[in-house]
Amino acid sequence: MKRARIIYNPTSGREAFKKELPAVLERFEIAGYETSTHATTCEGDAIEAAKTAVERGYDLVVAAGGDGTINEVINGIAEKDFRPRLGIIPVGTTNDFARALFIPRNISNAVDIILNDQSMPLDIGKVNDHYFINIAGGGKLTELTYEVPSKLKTMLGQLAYYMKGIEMLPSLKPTSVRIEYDDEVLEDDIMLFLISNTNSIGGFEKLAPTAKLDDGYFDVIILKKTNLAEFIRIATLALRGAHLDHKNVIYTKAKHIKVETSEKMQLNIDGEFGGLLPGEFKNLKQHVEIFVPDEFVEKNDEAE
Ligand SMILES: Nc1ncnc2c1ncn2[C@@H]1O[C@H](COP(=O)(O)OP(=O)(O)OP(=O)(O)O)[C@@H](O)[C@H]1O
Repeated sequence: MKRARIIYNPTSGREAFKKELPAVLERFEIAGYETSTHATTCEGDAIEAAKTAVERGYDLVVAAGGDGTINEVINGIAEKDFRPRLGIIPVGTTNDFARALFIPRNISNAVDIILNDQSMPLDIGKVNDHYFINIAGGGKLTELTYEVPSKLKTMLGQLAYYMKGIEMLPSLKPTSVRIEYDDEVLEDDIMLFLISNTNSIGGFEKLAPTAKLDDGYFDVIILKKTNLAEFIRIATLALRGAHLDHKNVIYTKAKHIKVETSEKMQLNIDGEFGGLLPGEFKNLKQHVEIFVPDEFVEKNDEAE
């Protein structure tokens, strides 16, 4: 019999998953899975729970929560030689990764996708000792992701970032960096850099429009030194994906990137503080097998 481990964050979103858990378990049982659950208790717990699930030989691990929970579960399984297939039930406040995979927020529909049994090996990123699913980056403005409270994000979406961004504008300063990306080197003053695995970032769906989840490449966006007026202009262009041709924006694809800075610069990993730079970023091509709906497969084929 196939065995599934469901790792869920009971505090995620509006605690909706707990109520539906019996119905979810029943559906897995009917589909022929022997199922067990783990409710996460604190930060980092989903990493340990996922590691244990791999050691116990589960065929399938399901992560139910927001991006934070999915990030932790992937950090738990990514190091292992045998990696179980991963199902995602997006019940968090931010579900950028699930959105990029076209996994619906409705719990029952997300379960349908897992039980439909269509999975694809997808890329994940590694920076220093951490794995990431959506994006890593540096520069003062990337701190927005943890400065904006989740409640505000839920209510206002993109607007919440703008409001907080305006507040932070006076403190935006360029940093001198050395960025090696594949065979190129950039030594310059920059405002921020983003290394993206998916194209769905904090509600900015067109930030990295050509990001593809199984090509082994990151989309790299570097914003060179700008004045405040230019900065606001580029942020406005980014709303409709028109920022990429701007003279101060470098947009490229790379598999392997090294970033060194002369001053202190924070590293942001999937919207959380990830220590200080330097950082070495590697794209782990098709490293985790994830259940996806037809819509994702179709859109991904079109993007070839
Ligand atoms: N029982 C718990 N109590 C408090 N925090 C927890 C618990 N379980 C997990 N966490 C932490 O909560 C973080 C956020 O969880 P998750 O992404 O699932 O939900 P979310 O609702 O999208 O949260 P947010 O958008 O506020 O980050 C996780 O990265 C994890 O570290």
